[in-house]
Amino acid sequence: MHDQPRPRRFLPSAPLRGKIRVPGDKSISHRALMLGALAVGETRASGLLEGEDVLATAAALRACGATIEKNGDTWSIHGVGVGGLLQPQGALDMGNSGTSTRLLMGLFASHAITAVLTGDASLSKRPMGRVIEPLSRMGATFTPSPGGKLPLTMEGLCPAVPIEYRLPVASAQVKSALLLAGLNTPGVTTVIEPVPTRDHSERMLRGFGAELDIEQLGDERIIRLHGEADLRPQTIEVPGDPSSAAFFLVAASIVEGSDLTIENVGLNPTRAGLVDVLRQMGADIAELDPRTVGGEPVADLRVRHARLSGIDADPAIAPSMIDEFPVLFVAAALAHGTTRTSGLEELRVKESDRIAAMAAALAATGAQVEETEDGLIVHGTGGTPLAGTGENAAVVTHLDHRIAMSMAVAGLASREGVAVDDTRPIATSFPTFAELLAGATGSPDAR
Ligand SMILES: O=C(O)C1=C[C@@H](OP(=O)(O)O)[C@@H](O)[C@H](O)C1
Ligand SMILES: C=C(OP(=O)(O)O)C(=O)O
Repeated sequence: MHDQPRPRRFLPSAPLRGKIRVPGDKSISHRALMLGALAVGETRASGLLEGEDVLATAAALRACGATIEKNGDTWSIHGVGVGGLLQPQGALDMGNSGTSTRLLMGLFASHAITAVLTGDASLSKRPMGRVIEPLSRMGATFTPSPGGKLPLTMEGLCPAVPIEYRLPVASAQVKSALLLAGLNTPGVTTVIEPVPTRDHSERMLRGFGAELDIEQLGDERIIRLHGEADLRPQTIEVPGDPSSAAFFLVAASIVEGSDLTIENVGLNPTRAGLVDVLRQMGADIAELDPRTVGGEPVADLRVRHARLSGIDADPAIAPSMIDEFPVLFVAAALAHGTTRTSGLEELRVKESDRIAAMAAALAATGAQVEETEDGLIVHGTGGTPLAGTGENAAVVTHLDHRIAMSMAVAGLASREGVAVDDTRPIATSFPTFAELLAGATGSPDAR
């Protein structure tokens, strides 16, 4: 990341029109690199997200002996085999990425290596106890900073001890960390998931040939991974990231006259909650050409401006749109009536406290919001543009890409525009955001 913050004002915009393609799914990209690094032979991945978070994962895996390079549009990963990760020299910089940190902690936990993990100011505030605790039960040892935070040093154990673990928080990162640790552990590692979270790890582990049983008991899922697996290299096509498409779904829904098609969007049911919630609010989103890409359901999404109405969002849908709430709050701020959300405690431990950050940012643009312990109540304008922010009143993004992009979208539907204090973090997940926004709105790319 550049040293100095990069402020930008996002101005009211012309309708969003035409066709765009968002970059590859961040969650799937991290996993493709990690499983590729553990297979023997060459894994090839196309459509991989080249955001800073995914590049941090690639750099860490290289430091552990994997060969990862880009040839044309395809990434090539030569893995070291399960159990073959080498001792990295020097600290591994995880940047802004919670997924890199927690999943790699899982991988390292069952290898006989010592790793030092560091991160930026945002990542260094995030809780790692949720993975330290179960991975310690498997035999790894950790010396974290106070409060279970980065920077930390960890020592893996080989052979590790298989465990059965019921997730105390709905977290795909914790689930995945344990499954990845289980790969090089003798016996069966069992993760019990009381509510479903994104299942990319399970899908991809099976694709690479790991033996994984999944038992569904009502909402609860019991996942059993058979350890000391041999992974077979794969050819992976990474679908477009629904969490990135989200900004354009909301932007086109709230800017009058918009008619935008977002091609190749991943619609795995464990990720597609925002589309359902926007439709409940009255959004006009059509799924065109549904198909399967890389073992994941995908479609082109055509979204047209629509009259949105506030809803009481069902908290059960939270895990399937956990990263999309900041931009949902923007849609709610422009809707008719009130939107109530709850059950969102996890938003407080993301790159920022996303409940507090969005409450403050939206209030600064003239929106009517009430913060609760576990959600936000948003009283919409009924479609009237938000006032926006004054010249010297940039909203504070706290090194959080999703706050920056959500408030950029708010700017499009404002009278004065919205000033964002720092757009640098956008490159962690969506490096082409400004370019695609400029193209869709027919305005110059003002990066
Ligand atoms: O597993 C993953 O790839 C992710 C899981 C989610 O985090 P949690 O597991 O902490 O909910 C999500 O917020 C993050 O952007 C990516
Ligand atoms: C929470 C996010 O990512 P991570 O946890 O990987 O930093 C996100 O991308 O919104």
